[in-house]
Amino acid sequence: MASLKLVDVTKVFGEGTNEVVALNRVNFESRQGELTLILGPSGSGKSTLLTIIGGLQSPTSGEVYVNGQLVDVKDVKSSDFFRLNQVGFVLQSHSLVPFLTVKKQFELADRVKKQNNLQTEQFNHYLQILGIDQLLDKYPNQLSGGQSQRVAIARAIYTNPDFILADEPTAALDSDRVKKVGELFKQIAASEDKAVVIVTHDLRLEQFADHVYHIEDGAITQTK
Ligand SMILES: Nc1ncnc2c1ncn2[C@@H]1O[C@H](COP(=O)(O)OP(=O)(O)OP(=O)(O)O)[C@@H](O)[C@H]1O
Repeated sequence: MASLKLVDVTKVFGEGTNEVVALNRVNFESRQGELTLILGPSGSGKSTLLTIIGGLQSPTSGEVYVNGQLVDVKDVKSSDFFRLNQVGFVLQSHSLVPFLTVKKQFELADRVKKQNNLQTEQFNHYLQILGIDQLLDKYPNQLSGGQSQRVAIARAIYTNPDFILADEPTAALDSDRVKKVGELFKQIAASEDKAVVIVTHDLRLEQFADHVYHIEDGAITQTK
């Protein structure tokens, strides 16, 4: 069963007078089939937490477990495998390739990860829910902020990962679209058996979450 667990994770940037404790003894868990929300203001440590969960950076101290196995930060090969095959990221920057159309963004994903990506019919269904099925021939600079955000969400879903990690996925969206995206993440967690983790300051997403954590000054508390 897919699960992610952080035990007493601390992340410190800089040293001496420049030292910033971005995460302070964080304990956190996310399980398959569940949508977990981490709410917090700007600078509270949300992105740092998400990138540690996803293996993009390592903690200063503490332990990260994926599917019950302790992650060895020095084991670069298995970290790479985990990121490529098991994690779908929706990053704040949307990270779309500027010279590729929307359709080609997914074809690129096919070239990087060749197996187990979504079948056309199932994926088209998600494109419709996200309202981007008419945008496949557009380039990223022809999309609004909200449209590129939804393409980034679709790309994360497309590779059919066990874990979907999203950083502020609804920042540029109006309330109707937030509802659709919130329901979609919830549905994907429950019916596709993914562990979905969203970090955000968007309280509109709270109603869709199975579990809610609050983070402030790097300290986390679970409220649901
Ligand atoms: N690479 C870094 N070097 C130094 N300080 C950093 C680094 N990354 C993050 N920080 C600091 O750690 C703290 C937490 O930052 P983080 O980006 O995780 O917060 P956040 O909640 O995601 O904020 P936002 O919502 O504005 O993106 C902040 O004080 C930030 O300045």
